[in-house]
Amino acid sequence: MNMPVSAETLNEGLAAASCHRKERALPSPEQLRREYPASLDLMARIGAQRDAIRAILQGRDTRMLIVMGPCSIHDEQAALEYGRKLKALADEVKDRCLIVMRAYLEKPRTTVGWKGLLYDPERNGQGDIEQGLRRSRLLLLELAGLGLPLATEALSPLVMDYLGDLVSWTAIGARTTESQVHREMVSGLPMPVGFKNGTDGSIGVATNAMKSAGHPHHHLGVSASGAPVMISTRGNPDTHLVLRGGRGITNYDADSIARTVDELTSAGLSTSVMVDCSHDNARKQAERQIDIAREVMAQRLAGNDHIRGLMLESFLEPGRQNDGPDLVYGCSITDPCLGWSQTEALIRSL
Ligand SMILES: O=C[C@H](O)[C@H](O)COP(=O)(O)O
Ligand SMILES: C=C(OP(=O)(O)O)C(=O)O
Repeated sequence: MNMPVSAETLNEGLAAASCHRKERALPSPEQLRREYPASLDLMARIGAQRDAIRAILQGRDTRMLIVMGPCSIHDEQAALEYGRKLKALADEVKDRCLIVMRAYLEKPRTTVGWKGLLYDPERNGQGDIEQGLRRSRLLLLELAGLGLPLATEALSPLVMDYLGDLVSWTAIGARTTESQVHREMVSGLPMPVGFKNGTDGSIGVATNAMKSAGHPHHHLGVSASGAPVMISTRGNPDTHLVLRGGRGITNYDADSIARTVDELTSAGLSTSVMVDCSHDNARKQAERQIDIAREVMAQRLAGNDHIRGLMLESFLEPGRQNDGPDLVYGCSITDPCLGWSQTEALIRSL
């Protein structure tokens, strides 16, 4: 028989727990969405953008899907300037490519480091997540208002409840593709999702993720009003693999892509593949993305129509910089990016 816990024991337990954590209330997803609402027109446009991405991934539209933009956003003004330039470029090439802007607000770290605008908007280590959520939603609304479809990496499953309605394509990163919690979340997301291969270059974790996310799940979460709930999902039929290389391995060459397509075929999964030209494929040297993108496009022109997408890391200025007081405007503070003039020339040449 369970003995009732005394008030003293309960208080001692709570006191011990609070040595290791403090709590601060946040607005609920519903409150934030009401404060910064998406108009009906915008919701309809985002629905159409998700459908356009699905059409490419399913081979009904032969254009190339290109997910591109900064590694991370730390400065809204620079992100908006980039977004305006990208929109003009996207319109120019829209007969051949569907361009989706990377609007990445959460960064997964190998160990520790700045985790993105949403977690630490002032980059002072204070982690003002309430401010981060507000600034993130406002920025996504402004970027989406330019007419660009937006992409993000879903890192905390709770964040999609605040921002997911503004996103047309989502990535699950190499560090979280193996996580059951992320697979459960994807099974209930309303947009196409790319799973990256693992950080060691293996694609098995991503094919397992696609299988899992395609299934219905029951999992824990919070409701729009912020209450704990059990969530039941239907399974996401629109997932695909993103090849990003791995420790010492690249996987954008024709043989790697052919092996990947064979594995996807035998697993009965979508054989649509996106190549991430950055990360371990580029060995963190941004300029390599140019040759990789060209090489992948050449494979596609030679008849490999499983290749449906490219990912590029690009910003206003080339390279990267360490965070500090005298930042160069429009330059990444996480991974190195192509600069705008390189980006423009590459996209036109593709
Ligand atoms: O895309 C960005 C980084 O590769 C990723 O967030 C990991 O970064 P880190 O290894 O510098 O922590
Ligand atoms: C973190 C990223 O990628 P990956 O998960 O492939 O390292 C990213 O695309 O920003």
